[in-house]
Amino acid sequence: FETEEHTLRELRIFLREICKKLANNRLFYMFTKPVDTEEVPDYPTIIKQPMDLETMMTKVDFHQYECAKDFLNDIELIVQNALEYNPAKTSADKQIRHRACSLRDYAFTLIKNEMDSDFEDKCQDISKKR
Ligand SMILES: COC(=O)N1C[C@@H]2C[C@@H]3O[C@]2(Cc2nccnc23)C1
Repeated sequence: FETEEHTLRELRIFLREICKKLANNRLFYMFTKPVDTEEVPDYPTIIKQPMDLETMMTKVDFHQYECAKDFLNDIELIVQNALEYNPAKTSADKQIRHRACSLRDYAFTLIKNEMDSDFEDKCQDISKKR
C-alpha cells in the first residue's frame, strides 16, 4: 500500500544516483551502453543475456528493481558477460576484465556505504511478498 510505494520510490531515486555515478566514471565507459552487435556480430552468439548501465537506468524507471540486491545482480551480469566474452591473455581483454572487476567493487561498495541496511531489508521484505 502507500508506504510501500514511498519506499520503492525512494529506492528508485537512490539507484538512479548510483547508476549515474557509475556511468559517469570514465573507467567504465565500455559498460555504459549495449555492445554494438553491428560492430561485434559474434557478441550475441556468446552472451545470451547482455546488460549495460543505460539499460539498468531504464529498468529503474520501469520499476524493475524492488531492492538493491536485484540491481547488484545486474551489475554482476555486466561483470560476468565481460569476463566470458573477453577471456584472452591480450592486454585489451585483460584491461576490460580488470575494469569489470573494478565496476563490481565500486558498485557494491557505493551501495554498502550509502544505503541504510534497514532500508534495504524493508525493500527485500516488500519484494519477497510480491
Ligand atoms: C562490455 O564490452 C565488451 O565486452 N566488449 C567486447 C567488444 C569487443 C571489443 O570491445 C568491445 C566492443 C568492440 N567493438 C568493436 C570491436 N571490438 C570490440 C567491448
